[in-house]
Amino acid sequence: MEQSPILQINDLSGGYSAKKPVLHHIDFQVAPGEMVGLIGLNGAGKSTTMKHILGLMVPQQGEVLIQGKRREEDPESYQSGMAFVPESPELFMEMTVMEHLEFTARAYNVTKAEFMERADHLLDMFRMRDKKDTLSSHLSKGMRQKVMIMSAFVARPPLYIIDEPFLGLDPLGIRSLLDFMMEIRASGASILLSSHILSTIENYCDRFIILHSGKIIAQGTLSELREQFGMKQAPLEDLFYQLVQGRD
Ligand SMILES: Nc1ncnc2c1ncn2[C@@H]1O[C@H](COP(=O)(O)OP(=O)(O)OP(=O)(O)O)[C@@H](O)[C@H]1O
Repeated sequence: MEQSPILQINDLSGGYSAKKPVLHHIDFQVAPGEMVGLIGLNGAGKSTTMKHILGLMVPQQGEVLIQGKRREEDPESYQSGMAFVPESPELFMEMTVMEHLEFTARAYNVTKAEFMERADHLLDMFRMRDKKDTLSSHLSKGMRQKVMIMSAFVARPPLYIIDEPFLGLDPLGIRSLLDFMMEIRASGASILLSSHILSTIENYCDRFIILHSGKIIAQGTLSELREQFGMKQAPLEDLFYQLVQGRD
C-alpha cells in the first residue's frame, strides 16, 4: 500500500498580488523518505512555492497539506512538522552557534539528551566544533550557512524544506550536507530541495519537479524524464536546458 504523502500541494495558485499570481495550479506530493528536487530558472517560483509550504504566504487558490492537514487546522503541528533552510543565513548576531542550536531544539521540544547527541554529531560533521561558542557576527558566510543547516537538522522533523543550500559552502561542507541528507532520508524523513547545481542533485534526488514561470512543466525521476524527452543517458542539466530553452 502506498504511504500517504508527508507534503501534498493541490492546485496551488498564489503570489504577491491577487491581480498577478506567481504560481499557477501547482500540484505535487512528497512521500515519506523521499528527496525531491525543485528546479527552475531564477524567478521560476521555487522560493514562492516554499513560502506557501512554510505558511508564510496564503494560497490564492488551492491548498498545502502537511501530514494530511492544512495549516489552519492545527498551526502548531503544521509548523513543527517541518524545518526550513533558507537561501541566505538569517541568524541572531548576538547568539553563539550552540545557542542557535539550543534555540531550535527548544522550539521543537527536543529532549536535552537527544539535543546533546545530535549537536555533537552535527558539530563534527560540519567541522564546527571549534566555533561552537563563537558569536554569529564573528563567523564567515559559509559558517553562517552551516549554522542554519545544523539548526534544521537538530530539530529532526519529518519534512525538510531546503532552499539552495550549497552556495557559500566549501567542498567538504557540501559533501557533509549531502551525506547528512542521505542519513535523514534513510531514517524516513522527506526533503524538498531547490538548487541550481543540477549535476550534484541529479545523483541524490529521487524525483524532480521542474518549474517554469510559476508552472510545473515536467516532473518525474531522472529515467522518467529521459524517457519522456527521448534523451537516454542525458544528464539532468541537458534535459532541463532542452525543456526551458525558447520558452518565455
Ligand atoms: N517579495 C516579493 N514581492 C513581489 N514579487 C516577488 C517577491 N519575491 C519574489 N517575487 C517575484 O516572484 C517571482 C518568483 O520568484 P521566486 O523568488 O519564487 O523565484 P525562484 O525560483 O526562487 O528564483 P531564484 O532561483 O532566483 O531564487 C519572480 O517574478 C519574482 O520577481
